[in-house]
Amino acid sequence: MGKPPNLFSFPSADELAPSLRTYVLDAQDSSLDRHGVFRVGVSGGSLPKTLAKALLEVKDDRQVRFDKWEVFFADERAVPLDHEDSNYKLVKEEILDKIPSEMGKPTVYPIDVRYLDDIQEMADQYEQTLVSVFAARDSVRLPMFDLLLLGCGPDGHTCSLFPGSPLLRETDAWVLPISDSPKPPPKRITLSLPVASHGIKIAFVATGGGKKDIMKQIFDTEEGRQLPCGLINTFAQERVSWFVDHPAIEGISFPARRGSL
Ligand SMILES: O=C1O[C@H](COP(=O)(O)O)[C@@H](O)[C@H](O)[C@H]1O
Repeated sequence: MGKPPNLFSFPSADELAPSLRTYVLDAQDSSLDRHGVFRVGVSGGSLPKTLAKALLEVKDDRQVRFDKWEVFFADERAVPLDHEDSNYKLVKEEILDKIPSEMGKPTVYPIDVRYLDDIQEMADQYEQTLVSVFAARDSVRLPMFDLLLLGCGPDGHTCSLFPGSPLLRETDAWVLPISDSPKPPPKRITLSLPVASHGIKIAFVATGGGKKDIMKQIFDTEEGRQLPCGLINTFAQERVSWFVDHPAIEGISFPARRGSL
């Protein structure tokens, strides 16, 4: 039996940002030492705003080596890249467009919008992108991101893996299409559960009182451990770190470390 996930709690999202920065930059530096590049999978939703604070607003003497970052999408909606629902647009506006030129620009891998009407093909193409970057599909069972930055929806979904979805049973594909997402828009692609659980480091960021009920379920109940976020906790154990604010964990029994890594 491995160690449980880490749960770090802070009074507010602003106070969480410096520790999230330390965690991301520790992951960055060890990846650069290991293979000279930092491969990150990012989510949409509320995460990019908090991540922007951590990377672009917090001041310390550490360097964000954006020129060495390769950015992939943990999930994406099948919409044009300038559409209001696009996770790419969100990440671009919150982070990419705000990176000062002297920090260098990451290499970003958005979806191929030629396949908006064929999400199976879109998922296959995105998987091919991962194959070309991470290694041939037959020489590596699963791509291993240096860091996965994930959100947790109020129903316990993460990426576009929703509670009770048959996609949760996937054992082979790296990227999956979804045509009936319970949260709009319905058509999306997502990393599969095996890939989303396979990061060297996996961070969830969950803030605000709206997450309180689901956090209690995920950490304090057996039923919650079967939700997508709970499954990643179970599979990846101590490789998972949650960064939460106090309103998000009000009433939770699972021990949270307050205010520090
Ligand atoms: O639909 C999505 O939702 C999740 C959770 O979003 P949040 O706003 O509750 O943090 C997000 O992680 C995912 O990327 C997105 O497509």
